[in-house]
Amino acid sequence: EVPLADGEPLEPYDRLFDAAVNSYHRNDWQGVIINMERALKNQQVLYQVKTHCRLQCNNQTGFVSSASSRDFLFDLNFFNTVLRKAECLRACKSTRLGPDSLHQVTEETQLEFKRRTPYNYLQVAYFKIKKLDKAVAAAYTFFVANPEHLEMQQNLEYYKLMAGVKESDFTDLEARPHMESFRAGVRLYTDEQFLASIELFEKALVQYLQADMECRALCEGPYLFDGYSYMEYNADLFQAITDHYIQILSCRQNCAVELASRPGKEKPIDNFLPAHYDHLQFAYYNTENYEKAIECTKTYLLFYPNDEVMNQNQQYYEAVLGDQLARHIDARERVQVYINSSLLEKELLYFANEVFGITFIDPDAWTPENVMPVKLREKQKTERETAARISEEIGNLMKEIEHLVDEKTKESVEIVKMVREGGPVLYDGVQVVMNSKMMNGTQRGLMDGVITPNQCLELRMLSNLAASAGDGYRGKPSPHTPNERFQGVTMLKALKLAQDGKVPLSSAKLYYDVSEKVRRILESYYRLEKPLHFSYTHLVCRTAVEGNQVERADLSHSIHVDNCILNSEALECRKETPAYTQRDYSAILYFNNDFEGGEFIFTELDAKSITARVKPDCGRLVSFSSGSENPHGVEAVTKGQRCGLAIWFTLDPRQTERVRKWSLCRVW
Ligand SMILES: O=C(O)CCC(=O)C(=O)O
Ligand SMILES: [Fe+3]
Repeated sequence: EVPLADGEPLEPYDRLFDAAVNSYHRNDWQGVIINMERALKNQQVLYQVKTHCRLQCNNQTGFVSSASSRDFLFDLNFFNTVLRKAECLRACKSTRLGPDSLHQVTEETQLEFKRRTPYNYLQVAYFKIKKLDKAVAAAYTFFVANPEHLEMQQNLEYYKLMAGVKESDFTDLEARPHMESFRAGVRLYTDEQFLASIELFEKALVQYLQADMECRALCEGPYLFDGYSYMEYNADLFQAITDHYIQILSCRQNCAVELASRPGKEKPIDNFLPAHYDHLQFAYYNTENYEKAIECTKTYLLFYPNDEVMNQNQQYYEAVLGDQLARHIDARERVQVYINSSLLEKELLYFANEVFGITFIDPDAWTPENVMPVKLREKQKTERETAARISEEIGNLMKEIEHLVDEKTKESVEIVKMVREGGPVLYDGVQVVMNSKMMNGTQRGLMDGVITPNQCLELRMLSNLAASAGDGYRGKPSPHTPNERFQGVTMLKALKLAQDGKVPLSSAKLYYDVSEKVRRILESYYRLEKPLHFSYTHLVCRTAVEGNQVERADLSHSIHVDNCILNSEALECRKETPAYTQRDYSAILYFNNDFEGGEFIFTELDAKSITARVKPDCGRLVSFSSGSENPHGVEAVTKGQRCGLAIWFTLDPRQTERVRKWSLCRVW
């Protein structure tokens, strides 16, 4: 029978004992008897309750040490292994390290190493003894983790100019192999050197998994008493094991963050491990290795089973390879094992969170929803909503402030811009035809040879195919003039149409790649210090309707400014909604010249005085800053079809075109 299953709380027997002794000194014999007998009883009840409860927990959890079931001696077996591991660990410590206390390093020292401070000293020392190559490597290694360190930046600039210093001296001596391989892989991948990138990504994966194992092994350190004082800590065996083990699990989970982090960068790379397979599937596809491509999509889908794009990619690759062959291809087993064990850890951590209130923040985005307990899920949802609201409010505030600052700095920026334009165009075959001065303005550029005639044809075809799939033959009526029809294809639409098989995947990819090329050219030509981000990308054809074009007085696209609302009467331009105020640079790349009219014109703020003209032609790129310094428009297209690619860029990464964020490497 269970003693004291419910009912009043048990009175501690030490108090009863004291009361009995007090009674004794007062010669209160009744009091002695009552209290002392209750003390004896309660002491026994306490013993019974404790043992009963513990035995019950043993039975309930199969953690039994009685010889009655199949789980015979489970705990002894378990602790047998634990003890052996402890012995082994002790042995591996003592061989080289000596006593444990010898290596207890303070947090400050650890931090100095994390900040790579030793290299700061080395840099100076090597410089003094004129070992330049080593000085440069030390300086560089330090700078990678301390990018805001101006002095080191200057040192590096200075080293660059010095005779005898080689490019290869600028190496990061603390670079982590998996990260180096991954980054080198991405670099090649971006340059479309897929075969070479595959080798690096595969190498990165091996290195990643090795680093992950090492990181996890290092988690098994001493228990960290943070939050409460160890003087008051009096957990029993199982609570103590739990507390310590949960700490270790949480450290192991953090390895995903640890491995995705880069020195000197605040945020780890998003989705780091899955991204390897994402890049790989596309690289394999590009090298026509469909088996491997499928293997990698399947592996990626282990993380995100419902990812639409990846599922479509897989179906596509399977169709190309043929079902017979595709059927036998599995996801990578090592990754399945990784995911399974990580999920088990997460479940334990969430359990500990619910029951013991030990905080756990899941570092992975791929965890399936049902792993998190419902209550916690709801709590986090409301917290996220609150956070989103707050950040929106802050965002609005920041925008207002930025706007004020913008206005103030505009003029000085303008002057800087003037001086800066004219950087290299990066690609063979691209020539600068006119600069700002030749086009009587600021921040204007005209280039030829940006794409080839074949690419012009393919993109024009894409535009027409997409239009007939959506807006009907030759597009919708133009929003700018009744005399033309207008068809526009956004990046997103092109990708969707490609996925639905309505336009060739290769054309959509060309669209994507060409836009990226333009982005890089602009970034370099205008010598921008901050990267350009896509704000909006639009393939546009304007087609003259048949007949009545002779006496046209209207424009194909009236004079406007891309990031503010032009009031040509008042000679002012208001940078406020509904203008696309985030736009900083505009570019239009033309595909053809077999039409009449349709010249691009720059004007003054009055929208009348033309300052420069551009006649569209295949591969010709006109670009300019999107502000009031560059009012522009398009003259009437009186015959035929005029096609091009219009791209607007922003310097504000938060305003990046949505499709770019997810299509970067897993669309095709
Ligand atoms: O098509 C062109 O040449 C210019 C178009 C333009 O300025 C715009 O869409 O904002
Ligand atoms: Fe425009």
